[in-house]
Amino acid sequence: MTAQYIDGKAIAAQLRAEIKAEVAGLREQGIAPKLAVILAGDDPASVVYARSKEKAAANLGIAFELFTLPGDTAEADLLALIERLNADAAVHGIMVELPLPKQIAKEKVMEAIHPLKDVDGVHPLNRGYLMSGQPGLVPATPMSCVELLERSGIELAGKRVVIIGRGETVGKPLFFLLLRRNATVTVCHTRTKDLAAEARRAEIVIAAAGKAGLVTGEMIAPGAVVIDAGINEGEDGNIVGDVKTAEAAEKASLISPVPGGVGACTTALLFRNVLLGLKLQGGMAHE
Ligand SMILES: Nc1nc(=O)c2c([nH]1)NC[C@@H]1CN(c3ccc(C(=O)N[C@@H](CCC(=O)O)C(=O)O)cc3)C=[N+]21
Repeated sequence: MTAQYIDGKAIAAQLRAEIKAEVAGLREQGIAPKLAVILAGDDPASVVYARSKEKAAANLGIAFELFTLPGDTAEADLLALIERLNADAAVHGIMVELPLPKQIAKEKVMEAIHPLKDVDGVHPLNRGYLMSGQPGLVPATPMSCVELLERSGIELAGKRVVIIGRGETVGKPLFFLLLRRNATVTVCHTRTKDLAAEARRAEIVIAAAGKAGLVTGEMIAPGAVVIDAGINEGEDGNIVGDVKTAEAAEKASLISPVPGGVGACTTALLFRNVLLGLKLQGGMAHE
């Protein structure tokens, strides 16, 4: 079998169109959705991600403000900035670029963000809501995996899904998203005894290990769906996923590539969270 490729760029364009329409409706009501991004230090990847969010915001008609802090910023100063943004009714989403400088405790920062403005879905309350299935803000990358599957017409209920990777940003939250959609979910990780055997049992394989080339063709059952959520630096500085795409595509029925798959939708879903947060904040104010 030769797999069809999921067109993440096309799905991202759909998502952006939906977001733009919603932004237009909000603007008619005099509401200007806004995302605040905090960048402490000069991690090069974070600088690039922050810039690309700024561009995406402009394209969607969402206001954007970048707060850059020096690498030696005291934890108390970062927390004070978050407090100020929490209290600012004109700011609907707050995200802090990771990694943080070493003098700043990541957990304290995540807990400081108002849960309804936590568009990265890192606050413990949002993590808890995700576990229990209550409405809350879900991290964009695992959400992107689910959107790609659902918008490709893949039914998740009753499906055997194997997630490869148990990280806090993708694998673990994805487990709960899939469970909520009634999939039978297995999470594999570095201590899994026979990864190939586990993966071959799956109707859907989602790679989120952060290890280039980990998922080979022999791990894929004939006709399975493969979603690659890996982001790794390739030999010539290009981005590659966790899946050996060409060989996996010989077995799979449908495959999501890197780039042009999960990553293509990630930024749009972050901004969808800004709109969701805005709605949840409004809901609170009117209660
Ligand atoms: N401090 C920090 N901030 C982030 O915003 C951040 C992060 N760390 N760590 C990783 C995740 C993931 N993420 C992506 C955003 C856009 C694409 C994207 O646009 N990808 C396109 C283009 C990729 C290319 O340039 O070829 C694609 O996959 O088709 C991917 C991934 C941001 N993140």
